Amino acid sequence: MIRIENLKKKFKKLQALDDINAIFSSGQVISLIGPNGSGKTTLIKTILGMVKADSGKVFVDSKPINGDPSYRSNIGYMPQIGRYPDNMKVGHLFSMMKNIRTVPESSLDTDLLVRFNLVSIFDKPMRTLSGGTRQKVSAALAFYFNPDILILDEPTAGLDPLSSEILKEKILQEKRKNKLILITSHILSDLDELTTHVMYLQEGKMIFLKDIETLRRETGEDKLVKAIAGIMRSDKKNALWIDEVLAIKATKENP
Ligand SMILES: Nc1ncnc2c1ncn2[C@@H]1O[C@H](COP(=O)(O)OP(=O)(O)OP(=O)(O)O)[C@@H](O)[C@H]1O
Repeated sequence: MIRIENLKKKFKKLQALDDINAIFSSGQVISLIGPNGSGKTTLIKTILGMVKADSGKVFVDSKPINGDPSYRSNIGYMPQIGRYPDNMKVGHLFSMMKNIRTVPESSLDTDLLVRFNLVSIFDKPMRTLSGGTRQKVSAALAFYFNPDILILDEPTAGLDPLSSEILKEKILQEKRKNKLILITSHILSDLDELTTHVMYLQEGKMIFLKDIETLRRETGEDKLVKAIAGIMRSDKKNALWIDEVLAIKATKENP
């Protein structure tokens, strides 16, 4: 569904993506992980056509993305920070998106609109929403058009525990429908039950792309966070990051 070939992107002197090659297929949930600034969002934005690569190619459904932008209509994107017109009301945002896309009502997925009870805030302007509620709007929009590909950048960040569970259940449901899902998250425990493959980036380089069974077999660890820790500890920079992740996990489990 998505093929990436020799993708490179520099921001001035900084190599944000350094010769990335990967193939993602339907039914896979790819967890994009790596330290801050390792290139995860840049990779996502390049796939979405929001960042132009310096060289290399991205194909979505076998078509190069530098041609017809209509490929985007089959991708649901939840950005790390959703930006919306301040004065636009929540209800208007959804109706406007629906009108732009001109899709039949019956094809819309309103599951998250209902489960997050967003209909009750349809009259509120976007600028008045809390960070977490804004996240819920972004999530509901990403799933709204029932796309075959979902790209979710830190989807559970800022969500309360119940909402986070609702969203994870929704992602699992879509996984069962054989969709392709790309997720970035620093909360590795959130990714445990979702992930089929892990793509690990560091300083713009893809360190590995492995399926979860291989990771578990190679490390003898069941939990994603420990499996990643097992692989990355050998490298000092990675060890530092993984220690931070483990410390956050321990604090969450024993507050
Ligand atoms: N528009 C931009 N202009 C200049 N530098 C940029 C731009 N976008 C990203 N970068 C830089 O590229 C590198 C990769 O950034 P990116 O946002 O892809 O990292 P990330 O892995 O998603 O990080 P995080 O985990 O913090 O979200 C960083 O050093 C960042 O500062």
